[in-house]
Parts: sequence; structure tokens; C-alpha cells
Amino acid sequence: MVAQLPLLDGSSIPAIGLGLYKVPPADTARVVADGLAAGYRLIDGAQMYDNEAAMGAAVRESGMRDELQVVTKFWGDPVQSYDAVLADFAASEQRIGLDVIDGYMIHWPRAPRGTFVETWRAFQTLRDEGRVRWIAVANFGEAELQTLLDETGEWPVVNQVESHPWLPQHDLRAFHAANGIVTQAWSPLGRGRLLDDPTLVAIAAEVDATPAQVVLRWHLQLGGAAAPKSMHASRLAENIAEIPALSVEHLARIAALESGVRTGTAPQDRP
Ligand SMILES: NC(=O)C1=CN([C@@H]2O[C@H](COP(=O)(O)OP(=O)(O)OC[C@H]3O[C@@H](n4cnc5c(N)ncnc54)[C@H](OP(=O)(O)O)[C@@H]3O)[C@@H](O)[C@H]2O)C=CC1
Ligand SMILES: O=C(O)C(=O)[C@@H](O)[C@H](O)C(=O)CO
Repeated sequence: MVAQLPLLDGSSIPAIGLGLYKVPPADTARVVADGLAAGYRLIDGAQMYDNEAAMGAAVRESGMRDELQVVTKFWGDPVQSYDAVLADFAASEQRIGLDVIDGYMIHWPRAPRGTFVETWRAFQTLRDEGRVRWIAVANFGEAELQTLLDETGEWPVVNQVESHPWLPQHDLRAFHAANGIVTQAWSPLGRGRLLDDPTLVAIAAEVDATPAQVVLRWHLQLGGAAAPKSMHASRLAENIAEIPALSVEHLARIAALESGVRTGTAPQDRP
């Protein structure tokens, strides 16, 4: 059973979710069905992933809708504004075809535009209208989170950011923890690129697990959530399977892998 992480609104999310970036629409039903069979109960979609319709259909056909948290994200390009949120959300809502979307995220702050606060106000409207259960952000830094609170009186319940052993984001995680915001890692496996790291391979052998399981266990022991993606049923099951806690010594060896290397785009490069 996947651990649940409490959200500021009193609800909770599973610590491991199913990422859908780069899952082609034609494969999405199969991947979601395999994910649900493996035990995933949160599905991390986005307007930008071009598979919202297939994601929604798979959820409707699963017969498990009430057990699931379906997440999508507002892309905000070319326009990030209050009205663009309302229009783009209506389109996402129609594609997904569910009565309510569980989680809705601002995909990138696009801070130089100066419009993420009005964007957040539109998110609050959607939540207050009952069309979204919880509202969140991705790729926000501490200053942008603080601006949201100062201007609107409300923190996002989740900040989804790139994080893995090369990029643990300790400072941002500490800020989140101090304010009750859940850190959810995107590219939690470093897009698969860090899985042949000798330290991770060695620890995996020592604990009779795989490198992906070791990395995901590390995320949980940092107190965060993660949304790994895989196209393969066996890896989906591997990534959600529980393994025993890593030792302090294991965690110290993983901590030494921090390099600041990103596997995806930095927020300042998505203006
Ligand atoms: N908010 C944002 O800006 C962003 C959000 N995201 C979200 O985060 C999710 C995960 O990030 P993503 O970039 O996909 O990267 P991940 O870190 O989840 O890595 C996915 C890659 O790792 C491979 N992989 C998965 N499991 C295993 C395993 N057990 N063993 C070996 N290889 C494995 C996958 O291959 P294969 O599929 O062939 O198994 C794929 O190539 C996305 O799908 C999306 O939902 C991602 C980027 C940005
Ligand atoms: O990081 C990248 O380079 C990407 O293409 C993705 O992260 C993309 O921008 C994205 O936001 C996926 O959620």
C-alpha cells in the first residue's frame, strides 16, 4: 500500500503517482490500465502531454474513478492569464470527461511575464466552483511561492519540481516542509539516466532491489512524493513495489551523488 502524504487542505495524495509525459495517446489506455493494476492511484497528466483524452477515457473505463486522483496542468504558453486558465481548463475538462479534476497545476511560473498571481486566482475560482479539488504548482521557486501567499493568502498544496539524487533540492524541500507544501518530484529517476550509476547499482545489490527502487525509496525517505513514468508493465510494478527502508549509510552514499545536474528544463529557461 503506497503511503499517503497530507495536503494543506486536509486531503492527501499517494506518495507514488504515474507520470504520463511522453506516453503517446495510443499507448495511454494500456499504460494507465497497467498502472492501476500495479497499484497506482494518482495519474499525472498535463494539457501539454497531448494524452488527456486517453487518460480520461482510461479512468472512466477503469471502474475505479472514486479511488483515483487525476491531475492535469495549465501550460500557460503562448498566454498565461486569468482568462487563459478558464479557457484552457474548460478544454482540458472536456477532453478528460470527468465531473471533477482532482489536481490542477500551473505547469511553469513563467515569472518574467508577471502573470502567475492572476493565474493562481483563476485556479482558486475553479476550485471554489467545485471543478477542481486541489490546486497546485510546478517548477516554482521559493520567491514565487512566497509571492503567491503574500498576494492571495494561499499556498499551493503541492510544488512539483525536478528532483532526483543529482538534484535533491534540499533548500526548496525544507521551505516546502516548513509551510506544509508537498514536494512531488518530476523526473524522479532522472529520466532513467542515473540508474546505471555505480553507487546506486551497488546499493541496489546490497538491499536486493533495483536501482529505480532505491531511488524511489530515497524520495520517500526525504518525505516527498514522486511521479515516475514507464511504458512497461513490469517497470510500473517495480517502481511502486515497497522495499525496506534504506540505512543512514545508504542515504549518505546517495547524498554524495548530488551534482546539480538537471535532466530537464530549468524554470528560468521556460520564460
Ligand atoms: N511539471 C513538469 O514540468 C514536469 C513533470 N513531469 C512529470 O514527471 C513524470 C516523470 O518524469 P519523466 O521525465 O518521465 O522521467 P522519469 O524520471 O520518470 O524517467 C522515465 C524514464 O525512465 C525509464 N524507466 C522508468 N522506470 C524504469 C525502471 N524501473 N528501470 C529502468 N528504466 C526505467 C523510462 O523508460 P520506459 O518508459 O521505456 O520504461 C523513461 O525513459 C512525467 O511523466 C510527468 O508526469 C516530467 C517533466 C516535467
Ligand atoms: O524538461 C524538458 O526539457 C521538457 O521538455 C519537459 O520537462 C516539459 O517541458 C514539461 O514540462 C513536461 O512536464
